[in-house]
Amino acid sequence: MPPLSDAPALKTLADRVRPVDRRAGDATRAYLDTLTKPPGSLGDLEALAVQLGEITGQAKPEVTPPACIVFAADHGVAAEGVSAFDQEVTAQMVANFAAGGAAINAFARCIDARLEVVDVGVAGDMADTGTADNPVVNAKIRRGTGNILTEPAMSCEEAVAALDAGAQAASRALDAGCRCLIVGEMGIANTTAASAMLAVLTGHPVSGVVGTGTGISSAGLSHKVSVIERAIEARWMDVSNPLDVLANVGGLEIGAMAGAYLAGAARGVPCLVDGFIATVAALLACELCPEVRGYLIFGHRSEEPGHDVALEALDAAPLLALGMRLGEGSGAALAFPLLDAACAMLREMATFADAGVDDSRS
Ligand SMILES: O=C(O)c1ccc[n+]([C@@H]2O[C@H](COP(=O)([O-])O)[C@@H](O)[C@H]2O)c1
Ligand SMILES: Cc1cc2nc[nH]c2cc1C
Repeated sequence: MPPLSDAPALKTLADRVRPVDRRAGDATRAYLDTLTKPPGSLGDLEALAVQLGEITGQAKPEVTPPACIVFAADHGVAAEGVSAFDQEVTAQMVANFAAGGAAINAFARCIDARLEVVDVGVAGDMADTGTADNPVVNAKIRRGTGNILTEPAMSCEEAVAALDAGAQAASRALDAGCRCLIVGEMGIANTTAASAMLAVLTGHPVSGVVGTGTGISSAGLSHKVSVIERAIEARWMDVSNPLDVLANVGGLEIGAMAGAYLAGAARGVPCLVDGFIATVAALLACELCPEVRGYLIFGHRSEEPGHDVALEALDAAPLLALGMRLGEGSGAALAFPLLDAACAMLREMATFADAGVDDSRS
């Protein structure tokens, strides 16, 4: 079954994703060599400028203002003791986001980002927790996923609804004038779901993709590997159908993140990918629609070992490596100033001709 054949709205969205504009990228590359610096001397920032040219089709791209969107959901598999924290912490952290006290609130303020938290599946009731500065949107699809050890995470309809909720959140941010999406998540036990998805989608052994998440012990890690192996064994899924993989072993916030990347790509804006869970969601989006890949910029390298496997599957090299493993979009938010700097380089630097500086190459 083609992945999106039974999800017409998503298929329409995926059909709107155009390949990035390689010609605009070539023009940016040529223009960079006219600026007052030795060719290539701004290193990875130049590659970033080229990618922003490809994504936007603009000679002078702009990425401000950015949007931070944090998707929150719970995971039934938390009942198996796979996380260092209890499921209730998801709802408590959503309340913390609403109060402005989480890392992503601080970092979003640093970069003047629009912040929105979207409850796509928190087990507890989050209604009326948001504020004007830190809104919490109620897009709850169900109260947490099923425990993947004993039942599918969600139905195929719920998986499609999760992607759709993510696409709608991205559209709200873009309609409000945001020009870059920073997508994050919060969900106790979601490294278990993301690891299961990654193992199934890439064929990697579970033991090679699982890490300690929020900080479980080494005994806890062995238990987590065993839970994921048994969950994959117990589920009947079409491993060539990414939506079926999401429905069987994934998470509501993971589907929503993939939907946000799809919508961002369809609207031609750069999407900054955060850590491990975010990169597995990016892999899901690219499996549904390979053209999305050109719109993704990878913010940081997470400490979670599976992140390297997911990055490799996407042929991606992150901008930063700060030893972080928080989630929430925090690493992506910290990488945003580099995108802004790449735009400033194109917008503000003088050319050799303008500045009267000899270009020794000619
Ligand atoms: O982004 C990452 O790379 C990352 C790595 C490890 C943990 N996390 C965060 O920690 C939570 C999941 O960890 P766990 O141990 O409960 O599966 C979830 O809320 C994630 O945002 C995030
Ligand atoms: C406190 C806490 C904050 C988080 N932010 C993202 N994931 C998280 C997990 C925990 C446990």
